[in-house]
Amino acid sequence: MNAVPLLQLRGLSLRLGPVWALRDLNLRLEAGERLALVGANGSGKTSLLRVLNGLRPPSAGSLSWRQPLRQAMLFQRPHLLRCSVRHNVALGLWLAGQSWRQARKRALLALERVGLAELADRRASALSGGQQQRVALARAWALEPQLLLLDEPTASLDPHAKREVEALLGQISRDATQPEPMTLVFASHNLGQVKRLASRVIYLEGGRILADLPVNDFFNDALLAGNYPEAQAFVRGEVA
Ligand SMILES: Nc1ncnc2c1ncn2[C@@H]1O[C@H](COP(=O)(O)OP(=O)(O)OP(=O)(O)O)[C@@H](O)[C@H]1O
Repeated sequence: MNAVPLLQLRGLSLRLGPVWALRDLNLRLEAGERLALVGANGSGKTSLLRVLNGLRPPSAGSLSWRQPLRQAMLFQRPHLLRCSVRHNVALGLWLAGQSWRQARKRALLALERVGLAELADRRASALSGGQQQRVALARAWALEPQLLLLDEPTASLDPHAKREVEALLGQISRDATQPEPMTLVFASHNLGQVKRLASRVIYLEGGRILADLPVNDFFNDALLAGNYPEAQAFVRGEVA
């Protein structure tokens, strides 16, 4: 285990209005992990992703990242600008400090990697939902993030597009051209997807971590029954 984790939460809590969305979370994440966040609606998955991204400061406790850390976030619905596909990807690179010429070149390479190079000059708004999510992935991937945060990235897609985006995520997480392994943290209600993509699973309930296990242990019914009854009830309910 590295001396310096990619990120670490110590006793972190988050209050949103009258609600404690996250309560006393302790978590250490190492480079290369593929962490799935699971739990019922309102259990705190999105809140945790927003805290990890630095979008919301914690109300109590602390959060530290390895510095410097390049990170990117993908949402359930892609937030694309009203311009061409290539422009959308290039703009992210330009904002990150690349020249416009270099950004346009790199954008095309990123679009090639997600199989959308031939649509580079189309308006992003004219693409299907699955294609738009692939553009958002290309935009994130092009930045070579060390940490990629994803909030239910395939939830709004049809089964075919779901499979395509999921396959790309698998490819991204094993991308040997990256200088170091990318770390993924993703929220998902799709337990099949969690099994296929995650190396580790955190089960949240009422803003608390009730289980934090390697993926194979999380899907071991006997182990959950003895030690994590809430997680077992959740998994059984979701797969029933
Ligand atoms: N802006 C807000 N103001 C007040 N409470 C909020 C706000 N956003 C979320 N909450 C509350 O915080 C808790 C955690 O919500 P969060 O969206 O993180 O859950 P989630 O697990 O991502 O849910 P879902 O699966 O529905 O996306 C819930 O009780 C929710 O109602």
